[in-house]
Amino acid sequence: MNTSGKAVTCWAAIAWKKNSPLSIEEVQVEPPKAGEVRIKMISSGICGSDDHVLKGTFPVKFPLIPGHEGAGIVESIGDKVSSVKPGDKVLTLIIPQCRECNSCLHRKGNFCEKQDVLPSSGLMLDGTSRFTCKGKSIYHSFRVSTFTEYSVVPEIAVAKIDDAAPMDKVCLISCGVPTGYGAAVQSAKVTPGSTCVIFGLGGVGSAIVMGCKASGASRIIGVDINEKKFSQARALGVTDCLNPRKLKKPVQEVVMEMTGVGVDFAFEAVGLVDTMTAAWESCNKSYGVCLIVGLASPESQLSLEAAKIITGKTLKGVCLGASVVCCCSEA
Ligand SMILES: NC(=O)c1ccc[n+]([C@@H]2O[C@H](COP(=O)([O-])OP(=O)(O)OC[C@H]3O[C@@H](n4cnc5c(N)ncnc54)[C@H](O)[C@@H]3O)[C@@H](O)[C@H]2O)c1
Ligand SMILES: [Zn+2]
Ligand SMILES: [Zn+2]
Repeated sequence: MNTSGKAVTCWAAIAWKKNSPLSIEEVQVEPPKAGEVRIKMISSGICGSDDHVLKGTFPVKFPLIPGHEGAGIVESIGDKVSSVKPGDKVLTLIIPQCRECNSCLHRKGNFCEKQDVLPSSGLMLDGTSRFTCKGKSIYHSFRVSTFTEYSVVPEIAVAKIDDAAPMDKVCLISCGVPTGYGAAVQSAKVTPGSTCVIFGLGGVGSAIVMGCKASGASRIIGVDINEKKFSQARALGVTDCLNPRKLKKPVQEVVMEMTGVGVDFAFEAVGLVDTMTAAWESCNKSYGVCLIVGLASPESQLSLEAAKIITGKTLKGVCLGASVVCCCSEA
């Protein structure tokens, strides 16, 4: 049936409020407006950021259709869309690339001004929603809701992928994998023979481990409070596993003792200020590099010992692994 130009009725998972179970509801998904595409979602990952959204530690507007790590097939396109056509396989991008804003035009920028994460309006670029349920307008998640059979997203927030891509697995390449792998390889630029520590061994942390390993790091320390993560982390390249809850002293002190001088590269992939501080304090004071990947609550403040900033180490944040992927590039 040709659904182009018409609203589609389909199933979606809706979070009516924070900290409540998702409910599967029938929703109406409007056709894409100019510069937008409607996607039939085939698979979606679950990212730690979705967890922050649903628990309310990251502020968004409710009710919303969560999810942002999606793989799907373009069902129809709005006016002026030229980079994809119906039938194309695509990934959704939490950080779009408009190719016009200050960040997109800067060779080092990837945090496009047309993103909807910080702050999050929950609406498309024209300030309206494409979802309704029971007559009520439903907010989008970062403009790329994926827990739905159909979603409307800006053209600048999709990347075309190979026709042969396995659609059940490739959704992970939408956010978690490039976020972690890119943090290690593109942003930190982990060096051969280096020592790394990764706080949080979930989806993102695992991809950081893979990036550190691929860059030739010789020692990779993994930190997590959930020891079930350790066997897979070891399989990916972690050489030492630490559970901070089982240590007699702060984990950063243990990392210092293990390495003698602190690590070359520390990564925080949890989203808590305590683990951010621990990552910073695990770094070598002279040349260590600390990458903040985890998404903390916007209300939280990171407090560091000011005098120690001058010793030479680097603190930096990284979004989507400093990747610059868009509809103009093949993901
Ligand atoms: N910067 C970006 O572009 C970007 C992109 C995606 C996700 N994120 C953020 O990265 C973080 C990780 O995402 P994820 O998908 O891997 O989540 P996840 O839930 O899969 O993994 C988080 C891990 O942290 C561990 N953890 C929790 N508290 C801990 C503590 N106190 N000390 C050590 N480990 C602890 C958990 O056991 C879990 O294994 C989240 O904050 C997410 O919002 C950022
Ligand atoms: Zn994500
Ligand atoms: Zn831009």
